[in-house]
Amino acid sequence: MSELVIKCQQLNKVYQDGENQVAVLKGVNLSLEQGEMLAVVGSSGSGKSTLLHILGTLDGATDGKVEIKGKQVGKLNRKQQANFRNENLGFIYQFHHLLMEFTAVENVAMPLLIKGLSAKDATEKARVMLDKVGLSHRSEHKPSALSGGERQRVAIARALVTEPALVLADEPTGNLDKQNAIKIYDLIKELNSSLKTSFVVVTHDLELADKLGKIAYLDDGKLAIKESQHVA
Ligand SMILES: Nc1ncnc2c1ncn2[C@@H]1O[C@H](COP(=O)(O)OP(=O)(O)OP(=O)(O)O)[C@@H](O)[C@H]1O
Repeated sequence: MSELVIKCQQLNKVYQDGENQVAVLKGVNLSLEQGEMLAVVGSSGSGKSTLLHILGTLDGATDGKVEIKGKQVGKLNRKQQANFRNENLGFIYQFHHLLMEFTAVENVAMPLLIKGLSAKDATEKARVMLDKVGLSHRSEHKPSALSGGERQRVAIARALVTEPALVLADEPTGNLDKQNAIKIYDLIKELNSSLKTSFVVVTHDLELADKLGKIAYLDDGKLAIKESQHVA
C-alpha cells in the first residue's frame, strides 16, 4: 500500500476580519499518496492559497487534522515546523523569488547550504538538478540574464534539489505565456515521474490542471476531487 503524503481531516479555517469571522475552509478532507499530483482550482478568494499555506505549515488550521508524511504538523512548534519544511517540503511561487545577485547554480545550491552540505557537494547536486530541468547551459547566469520560463525552471530546481516528498506550487505559471506554461507543466510531470515527488499545484487554468491527474475544486469552503479527463 502506498504511503500517504497528505491526510487532512475536517480541516476548518476561519479568519478574524475585524469584528467579522470569515470561514474559508469548511470541513476539508484530502488524501494524497506519495507520488500523486493534485491541481487545486477555484474562484478568486475561494481559499486555494489558504489551503496551500496550511499544507506547507506556513499557517495553522482553526481546527481539524493535517498530516504530512504521517506527521501532525499543526502540533509542531515553529522551530520544528521550519525543520519539517526543510526536510520534506519544496515551494514554488508565481514570482520566482530567486536571489538576483546570485547565479542559477548558486540559487539552486542555497537550500542545500542551509541544510549544512559543503559548498562543493551543494554545487554538484545543484548542477545535476539544473541539468534535469534542462538548464545546465545557463547555470552560471544570473536571473536577470534568463527568460521568464528559465527563471521558473531555476525556481523548480531549487524547490526539488533537497529531494522533498511534497512540492507546493502557487500559480507557478501565472506569470508566463501559454506556451511556456505548458512546458513548465510538462516538466513538473516529468520530474514527478522520475523522482516520485508529489505536487500540489494551485492554478486558475483548468486546461493545465487537467494535466496533473487529480483536480480538487474548492467551492464555498468545500473540496470536491475528480480524476482528470485526460492525462496528457
Ligand atoms: N489574513 C487574512 N485575514 C482575513 N481574511 C483573509 C486573510 N487571508 C485571506 N483572507 C480571505 O480568505 C479568503 C481566501 O483567500 P485565499 O488567498 O486563500 O484565496 P485564493 O483562492 O487563493 O484567491 P486568489 O485566487 O485570488 O489568489 C479571501 O476572501 C481572503 O480575503
